[in-house]
Amino acid sequence: MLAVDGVSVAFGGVKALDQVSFEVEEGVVCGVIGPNGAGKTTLFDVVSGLRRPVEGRVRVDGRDVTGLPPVRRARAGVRRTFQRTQVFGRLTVEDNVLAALDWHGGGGGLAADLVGLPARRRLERDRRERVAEVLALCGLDGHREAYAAALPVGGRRLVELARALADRPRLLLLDEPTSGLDAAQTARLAEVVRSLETTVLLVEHDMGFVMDVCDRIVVLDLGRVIAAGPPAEIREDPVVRAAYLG
Ligand SMILES: Nc1ncnc2c1ncn2[C@@H]1O[C@H](COP(=O)(O)OP(=O)(O)OP(=O)(O)O)[C@@H](O)[C@H]1O
Repeated sequence: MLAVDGVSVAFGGVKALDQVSFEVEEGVVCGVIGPNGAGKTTLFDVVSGLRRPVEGRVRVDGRDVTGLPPVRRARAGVRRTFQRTQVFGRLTVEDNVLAALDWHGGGGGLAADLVGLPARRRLERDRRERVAEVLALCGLDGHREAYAAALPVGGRRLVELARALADRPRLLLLDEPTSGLDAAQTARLAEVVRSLETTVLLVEHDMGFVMDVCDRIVVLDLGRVIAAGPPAEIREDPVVRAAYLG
């Protein structure tokens, strides 16, 4: 579903990514881990389109998206969340998610609104239904009317996740999803991520969370993939242990 093929990125003399290759199959939750400076953020930026690699390709559903900017990549079904939550504090939780669906729009302006009223109503009903579905999935249905700013950080992170999920992304990128969360909020987030059917790539420092939610883990060190496999295998891998222990 996602294929990263021979991707390299250099900052001056530093090779942040050096011939990185791996694949993530449909529906799999894949974690990217590695010591500080391993290249995790850079890899994420390459997959989400914020950074062009000097060599290598990124494919989503077989389509080469390497040259596509983030907006066009979003249209190809790639969504990301950020380490610092990005929600509209002055909107309710429900409106935050509705706004995430808005850019589809109906098009055509007022005339189309008048001529196409039944279709518009149907569209509006579908959108509300999808929002309700996503809020339920993220455990937010009890907070629909709350202002996002009034939620604790864990709640805001779930709103961001709900926004990212709203129009059914093909690939969801989660950047440090547990940062700022307490143990209970982290457990709740883990439950939500495990219940997703979407393909997920996540970068995370919390090893417990990674081992808990990921089907597969890619380990980076100094810009290279040093191991890839299921959590149980990664946990026992002597090369991974050595990289972490320095
Ligand atoms: N904009 C930049 N300019 C110069 N060097 C950079 C830049 N961004 C990253 N680097 C370097 O590239 C390497 C990989 O950095 P990156 O941030 O991708 O690692 P990381 O695994 O995300 O680290 P951390 O766990 O600390 O967030 C590091 O050596 C870093 O210093």
